[in-house]
Amino acid sequence: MLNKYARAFFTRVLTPFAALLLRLGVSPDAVTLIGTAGVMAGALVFFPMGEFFWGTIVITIFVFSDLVDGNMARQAGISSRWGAFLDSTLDRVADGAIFGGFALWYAGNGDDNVLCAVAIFCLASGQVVSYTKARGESIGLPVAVNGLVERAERLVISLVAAGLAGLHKFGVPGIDILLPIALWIVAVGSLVTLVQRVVTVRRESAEADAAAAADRGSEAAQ
Ligand SMILES: CCCCCCCC/C=C\CCCCCCCC(=O)OC[C@H](COP(=O)(O)O[C@@H]1[C@H](O)[C@H](OP(=O)(O)O)[C@@H](O)[C@H](O)[C@H]1O)OC(=O)CCCCCCC/C=C\CCCCCCCC
Ligand SMILES: Nc1ccn([C@@H]2O[C@H](COP(=O)(O)O)[C@@H](O)[C@H]2O)c(=O)n1
Ligand SMILES: [Mg+2]
Ligand SMILES: [Mg+2]
Repeated sequence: MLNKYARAFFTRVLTPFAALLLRLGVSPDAVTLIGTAGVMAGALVFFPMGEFFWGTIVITIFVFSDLVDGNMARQAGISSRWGAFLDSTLDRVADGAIFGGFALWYAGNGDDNVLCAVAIFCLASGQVVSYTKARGESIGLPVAVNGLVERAERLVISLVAAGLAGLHKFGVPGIDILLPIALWIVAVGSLVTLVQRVVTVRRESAEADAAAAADRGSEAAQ
């Protein structure tokens, strides 16, 4: 949903910045790599220490590189298969660091085995949600469904909650409950999305196999 409705807005806002980077000689691949490194640093340095506010600020600065790199590639007319592969692969790395950072906090000083497990579930289910689309498309199916909770939703829900929960350390009472709530929402939403995508791939593959069988039948009859 965010991918559909917010992308156009962020494309307009980020286009001048993407053009500036191109004029400075920065490549889209460099932005992809530096953005991922920044997200990983923010998540794996700050989150395991329970510094959710500063972690979220660092991640937010770098996560928008994922919208800038493609924008740069399109402006410069250099969109490539390699770029698409690098972008999607490093998305998985960044997501692993974010939910891994939450899991490390709850496994350590956050001291909550259930929330540690929920964070690990968010990590794993998010990766599988993305994999269903990539694998479905690789076997020639359209996978014409995005589902309830795509990557943008996973990031916005968990990062807004983490940033606000981090204000607990500045004396805002009770606000730290937002992070567990967000993790549960992302976990349930990812499960629903996974089911939506698997059902779609099941239907599309049955239709494609039936169409292929009909083609073979009509060829044999000729
Ligand atoms: C009082 C202080 C409180 C502090 C609060 C701090 C709040 C900061 C909070 C959050 C900011 C979160 C921003 C998250 C932005 C996410 C942007 C992004 O990277 O989205 C990526 C997404 C997908 O891009 P791709 O096409 O490259 O990726 C594809 C995708 O990964 C597919 O995965 P799947 O969906 O299938 O699981 C893969 O299949 C595919 O391979 C892959 O290519 O891009 C978008 O979706 C575009 C839309 C982005 C919408 C961003 C909305 C941001 C909304 C709010 C920001 C609020 C900022 C507030 C700052 C306040 C600071 C104080
Ligand atoms: N280093 C890169 C990164 C991306 N691309 C191209 O952009 C597409 C992704 O666009 P986003 O707005 O989601 O970043 C990707 O499929 C590639 O075509 C690139 O070429 N090089
Ligand atoms: Mg990108
Ligand atoms: Mg991306």
